[in-house]
Amino acid sequence: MSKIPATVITGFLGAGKTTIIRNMLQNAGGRKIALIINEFGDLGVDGDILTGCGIETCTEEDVVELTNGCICCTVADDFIPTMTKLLERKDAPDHIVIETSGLALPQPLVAAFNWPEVKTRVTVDGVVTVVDAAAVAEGRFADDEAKVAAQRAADESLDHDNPLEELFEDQLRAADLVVLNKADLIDRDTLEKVRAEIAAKTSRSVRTVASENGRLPTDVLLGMKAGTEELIGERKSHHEMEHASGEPHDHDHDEFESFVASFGALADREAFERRLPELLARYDILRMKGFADVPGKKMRLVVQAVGKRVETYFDRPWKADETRATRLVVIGLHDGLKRETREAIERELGAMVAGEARQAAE
Ligand SMILES: Nc1nc2c(ncn2[C@@H]2O[C@H](COP(=O)(O)OP(=O)(O)OP(=O)(O)O)[C@@H](O)[C@H]2O)c(=O)[nH]1
Repeated sequence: MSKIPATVITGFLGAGKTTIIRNMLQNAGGRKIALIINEFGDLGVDGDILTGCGIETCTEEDVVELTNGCICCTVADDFIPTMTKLLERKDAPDHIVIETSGLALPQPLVAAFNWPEVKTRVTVDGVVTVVDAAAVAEGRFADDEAKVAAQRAADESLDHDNPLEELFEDQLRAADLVVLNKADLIDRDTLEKVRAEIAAKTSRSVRTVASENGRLPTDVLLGMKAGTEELIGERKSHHEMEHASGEPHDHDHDEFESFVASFGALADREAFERRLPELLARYDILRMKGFADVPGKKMRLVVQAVGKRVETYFDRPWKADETRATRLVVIGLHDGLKRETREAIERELGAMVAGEARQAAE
């Protein structure tokens, strides 16, 4: 019996993983694709966007959501049982696609394909690491070397591990293919600089392709036949390397934090969108996403923010059994989202949703 190929799509928060998958499903060319989606934060936005997108190959049956934590930390309890169940189905898929959370380390997930329950039936076709090329160009993942050196000189005991940079590098190290997404937001020279920066971070020669809005031929993403589960031992994460050198260090996403903020109807979509970037920048929010209730509209409004870039669009009508509301997941660095800050963000967001901030400013 030939093994079912599985593609792992990884990449930092908001890089464009769901967008790429959506495009892939639209161009599946008759392949029956099963999706396993995992995300950080409690709302299940990605799965909901995909099942709401109306693509024939993307029904609720084809999408399994893993919401009990980050996939790399719940392999035994969540991922393996989900895979086993998927493999027991009568109509086995032609291909399995797994979207990891933006904070996941791909290494433990890929290694799980060596577990006996899975190894005989499935092989990792490839790990696709999606990169927000515009964010890389802005230096959002890299430490400012001069600043770090100055901080170290001032206080030798300072711990300078940059969780964003480490995670970014770990996701790149696991890649069989790197997608430089959001190429539409930067010029050609900048894209080439990003390409060189990425090449320097991946020790092996890994193919990179550029994309705009996740548009890539499906054959580029699927059918790599890499067998990555056999190779992943050579692509160690920072965490695994620290472990190997005898320094125990739990990987538990302590560095990141998320919460869900719930409100009533959105009073003024335009004003909300105009004012949101300032709040996102002021509180250093890495990612915000969710849905908003716009009075008088049958459709639900998707709200997406990566860094301070905001996008909103109507995706599907509210269902009869759904409560119309505005619910947003907010993700940031742990130190930046302490309780008082969370409360302040919630308060300010609430005022903006209700239209109060606009009135106060005008
Ligand atoms: N301009 C531009 N925007 C993009 C592109 N790809 C994705 N986006 C936007 O970036 C935002 C995040 O995209 P997603 O596909 O949800 O990103 P993701 O990696 O799945 O996000 P998480 O699951 O939260 O980590 C959305 O607003 C997308 O519309 C692109 O190539 N260009």
